[in-house]
Amino acid sequence: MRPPVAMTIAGSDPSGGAGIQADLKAFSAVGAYGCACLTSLPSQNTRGVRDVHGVPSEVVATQIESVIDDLPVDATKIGMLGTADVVRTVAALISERREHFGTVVLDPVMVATSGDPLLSEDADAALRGDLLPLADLITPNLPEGARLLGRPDRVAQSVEEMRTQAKELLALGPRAVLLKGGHMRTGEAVDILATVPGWAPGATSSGNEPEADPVLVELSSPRVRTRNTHGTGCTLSSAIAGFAARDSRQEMRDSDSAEPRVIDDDALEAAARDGKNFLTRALKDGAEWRLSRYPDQGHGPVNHLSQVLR
Ligand SMILES: Nc1ncnc2c1ncn2[C@@H]1O[C@H](COP(=O)(O)OP(=O)(O)O)[C@@H](O)[C@H]1O
Ligand SMILES: Cc1ncc(COP(=O)(O)OP(=O)(O)O)c(N)n1
Repeated sequence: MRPPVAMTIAGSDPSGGAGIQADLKAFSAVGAYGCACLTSLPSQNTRGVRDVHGVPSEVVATQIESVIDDLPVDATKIGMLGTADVVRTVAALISERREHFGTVVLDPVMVATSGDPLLSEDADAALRGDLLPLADLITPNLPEGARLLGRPDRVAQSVEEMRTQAKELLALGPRAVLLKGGHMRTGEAVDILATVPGWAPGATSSGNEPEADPVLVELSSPRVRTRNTHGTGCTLSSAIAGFAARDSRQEMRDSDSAEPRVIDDDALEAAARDGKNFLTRALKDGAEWRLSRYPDQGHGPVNHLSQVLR
């Protein structure tokens, strides 16, 4: 008997709204056992980032190895990596030991809501070339999507442009893309999920066109009117990883399999929908919070723990 296991590889937010703190809360809320490997120590709060102190890539690697040598990981969420060195280290470990990471959800964290940089610019090539093709799902926001496509000034301005960019991002090699539209000013918060039917890990290599036509699905929710949006991307990607871990664990029980397996396309779409619903509810349930001493200056967190599933 064991619970679903989800691992995060991400940076810290000592104020508790984003980073590994948000990830562990979201994992717990959706019913997965959470473990965390730290990549970076930003000193930040709801108003911004004061300083960033990176964790050496060898230490990131030994943390990950300590977890995967011991625990069966059903799903992995990757968030802030900070430097090119850490990006390459994580990519190399996943390549060597792919079966120990389960379903991989990559949130390509680059810039905080406050505008502070969380990834050095020289890391873009490693992120795009080494890590993206290893992910089951990538979850860029609109500026991150444009930067990954090498056109940082061409941020999508409409749902139609998001659909085009989601397909272009899929051609960079991940199995699926969830392009998040939180930064758009539409009444609904629309995200685009792009998948390739029948895609299997290793079926395409980075930069190649997928062999089948992508399927695009709109995941839409009413926009919650609140300043408390700090950590929405972290919370969404970790909730998706948590739901993926639950599905993988259920699949193991049903098939009597001894090791976690990457979830199939239908389950991945279901995890993305469940993650989006979870986040929308966490936003609604924290919308009135005035947690900071200066609630009108920064962006407060969502209420990660308002829904605890058993
Ligand atoms: N005010 C809001 N109401 C409802 N959903 C939102 C709101 N703001 C963002 N979202 C959703 O939160 C998730 C994260 O979105 P986004 O803000 O684009 O990413 P990030 O936090 O990485 O910048 C997406 O699913 C997006 O649609
Ligand atoms: C350590 C750390 N990781 C990621 C972020 C960015 O969080 P995200 O959920 O993408 O969104 P915002 O907080 O920028 O809305 C962070 N601040 N710190």
